[in-house]
Formats: sequence, C-alpha cells, structure tokens
Amino acid sequence: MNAQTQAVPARETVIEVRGLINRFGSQTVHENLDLDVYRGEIIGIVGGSGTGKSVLLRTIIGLVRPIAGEVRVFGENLLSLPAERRSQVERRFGVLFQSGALFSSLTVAENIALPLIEHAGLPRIDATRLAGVKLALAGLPVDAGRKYPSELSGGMIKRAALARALALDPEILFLDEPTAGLDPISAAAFDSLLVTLRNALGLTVFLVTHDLDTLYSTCDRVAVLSQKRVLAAAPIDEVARTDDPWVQAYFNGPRGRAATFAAHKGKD
Ligand SMILES: Nc1ncnc2c1ncn2[C@@H]1O[C@H](COP(=O)(O)OP(=O)(O)OP(=O)(O)O)[C@@H](O)[C@H]1O
Repeated sequence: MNAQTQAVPARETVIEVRGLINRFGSQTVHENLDLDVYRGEIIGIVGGSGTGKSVLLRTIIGLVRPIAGEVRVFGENLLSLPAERRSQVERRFGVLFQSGALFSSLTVAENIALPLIEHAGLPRIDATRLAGVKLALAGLPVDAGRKYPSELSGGMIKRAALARALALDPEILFLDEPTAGLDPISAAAFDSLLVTLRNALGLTVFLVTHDLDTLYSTCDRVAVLSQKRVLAAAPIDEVARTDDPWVQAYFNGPRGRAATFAAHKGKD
C-alpha cells in the first residue's frame, strides 16, 4: 500500500444507480442515468426545473418504478427484491418531502411517534418519550411537541418533519428542497443543523435543492442533472467549472457568484 492509498480511505458506495430510464408517456425524464452516493457524504442534486431531481429521489426510495435500470442500495438491487426484503431496506431511509407532509390532525410529537409505533412496534408511551429526543435532535423546544403543525412557523415545520424523518434512526436521509420557503436565517440554521447531524450520526444525505448557499455550506459533492443524466458529480468548485450552459448560468450568474464569495469568505 502506498502513502496515497493510506491517506485516502476507500469510499463505500451506499447508493448505486445504473442505466436508469424514467418515462412518463412520451416524455423521457432519465435516459441511462448513472450515479453513486458514498457513505457519510452530503450530496446535493441540482438541475434546471423539470430535469428529474425529485423523480430520481422518488425512484431510489421506491415511489417511482423506472422503465429500466438498476438501483442498488447497501448492495441490494431494490427493483428485484421481494416486497418484504425491500421494505426492510427502506426502513433504513428517512425522507423529508418538500411540503413537510406532517399530519395536520396530529400534534408534532404524535407525528414523530407514529412511525415508532407503526414500524418499530414501540408502545405509545415509549414512542412519545423517544419523539421528545428526536425533537431535541432537530433543534425544537419541548413544547413544540404539543403543538399542531398549523401552529408552527415554516422553519419549525421543516425541523418537525426532519425529526420525523429521523424517528427510525435512518442511515440515509433523503431531503427534497428542505430550505424552500424559509427565510435566509432559518435556511442557514437548517443547513448547519444538517451538517451537525451528519457529523454526529454518520448519516448519508441525498439532498435535492436549488439553494446555492445550502450547496456551498453543506455538500461534499454536487450532482448536476442535465440532458436526462448526471452531467457531473464532484465537489462544488469542480462542478462549477463544467462546460455546460446551465451550469455556467447557475454557478457563475449573479446569485452563484454571491454564494461562492460568501462560502470562500467564510473559509478565510
Ligand atoms: N407522476 C408523474 N407523471 C407524469 N409526469 C411526471 C410525474 N412525475 C414527474 N413528472 C414529470 O417529470 C419531469 C421531472 O419532474 P421532477 O419533479 O423530478 O423535476 P425536478 O427536477 O424536481 O423539478 P423542480 O426543480 O421544478 O422541482 C417533469 O416534467 C414532471 O412534470
């Protein structure tokens, strides 16, 4: 073993997408798309509107059945697994959808306790206690648990949804536009919470976002969806140099330059 291989530990691939094809009627969204996601990384998925970021996320978590291709997670080909085995793998996922998707008729604590009762079979009293721990992990005060989603601010709803996504101690967290609709301060607080949780819990994070500040402050790598496939997947500074009109407009337009400046200033 040489010095270089000692210095760079082998990356473990936890999600491997190969030759993915997704079509809706005559519209092809993905054509032979390949992507690897490594254990412990935060990978940001970006691309123009309608390039299939959410469809990719939904395919990996099993909500969209592709026309062709392989989706391997933890080494298992999800598309050919029997339903029961597949749901065992999916239990290792935590998902936060753009809307937050909390049940409005349940309190925040009840929303978080629900998967613990339904999927982990915990008695209600234990599930409620554990829900309190998850609330704290997501940075919410204890009394937020007694509130209904309609009584929370946008930022608190995202945190409550994050607490629910963390309920079953997932290994991979899927987030679809988690900072959409948040003011810049709440968005930055959410970003820093995400990095803290990844560091503390060793999560792998699959993050669909348009938010350039989020990309710069949280992501180890960024994957760009364009022309129905992953055009580039690399650290953000490398991706920003990709010779592609959308990439250049996005990363090197006025907002991209401001985010780059802010990110590099933060490191000085
Ligand atoms: N269930 C569906 N049936 C038909 N078309 C769909 C379905 N789901 C997604 N699409 C189409 O697939 C394309 C990709 O959708 P997707 O939501 O993945 O885009 P996106 O990259 O996440 O976009 P945005 O950034 O605007 O959220 C869109 O044109 C969308 O209309």
